[in-house]
Amino acid sequence: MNIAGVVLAGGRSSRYGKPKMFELYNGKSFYQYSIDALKENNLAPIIISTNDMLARHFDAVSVTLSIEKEHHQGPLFALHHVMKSVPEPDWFFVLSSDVPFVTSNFVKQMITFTKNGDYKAIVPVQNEKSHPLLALYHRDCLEPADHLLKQNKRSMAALLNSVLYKKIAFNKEEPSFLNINSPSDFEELRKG
Ligand SMILES: Nc1nc2c(ncn2[C@@H]2O[C@H](COP(=O)(O)OP(=O)(O)OP(=O)(O)O)[C@@H](O)[C@H]2O)c(=O)[nH]1
Repeated sequence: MNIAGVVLAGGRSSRYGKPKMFELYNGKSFYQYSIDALKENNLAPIIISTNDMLARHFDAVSVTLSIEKEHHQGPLFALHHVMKSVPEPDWFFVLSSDVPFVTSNFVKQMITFTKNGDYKAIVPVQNEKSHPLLALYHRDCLEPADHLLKQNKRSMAALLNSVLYKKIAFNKEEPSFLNINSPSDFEELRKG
């Protein structure tokens, strides 16, 4: 089974004030943490999903860029764009570049659930909160995603409402879900 890694890195970063995917933590950019967690599990290709304003700022060695010309259409649009432009993989492991501490072990655990042929998406849950931007999507999601976008429905939740998906519970110690949306989120992290 072929599983691609997709790093979502084409958002507006309006709460952050500048493109947050390029922020450095311990000398490494947020998006590079996502790439590394995917690469450590031998996922291929690794795709950075972004737009034509941001694309040239990525270190794109041994990754594929999926470049949106229409900006800021949201993660469902981005996933649809990736699935259409990269036809080979069966599954797409999506990681949001503003959740940089996803562990390689988290990715590994999630992948094991792709072996059950019935599910079209695999979504982690922590403290009853689902994380659809740290999740696996089967290629069969392309058609429902297409349908939703044509109706101008743009949320990942809408996609999950239209496919059979599995929720995977993680305990509250799992560090993978720390989301950096604002400078104060990052400041808190740096203070420890
Ligand atoms: N490729 C792509 N990625 C996106 C798009 N919108 C959001 N993302 C990514 O999806 C993840 C979650 O994005 P959000 O934090 O909800 O939105 P954002 O636009 O980045 O930030 P805000 O403007 O503060 O809401 C981030 O990694 C974004 O880079 C998009 O239109 N295209």
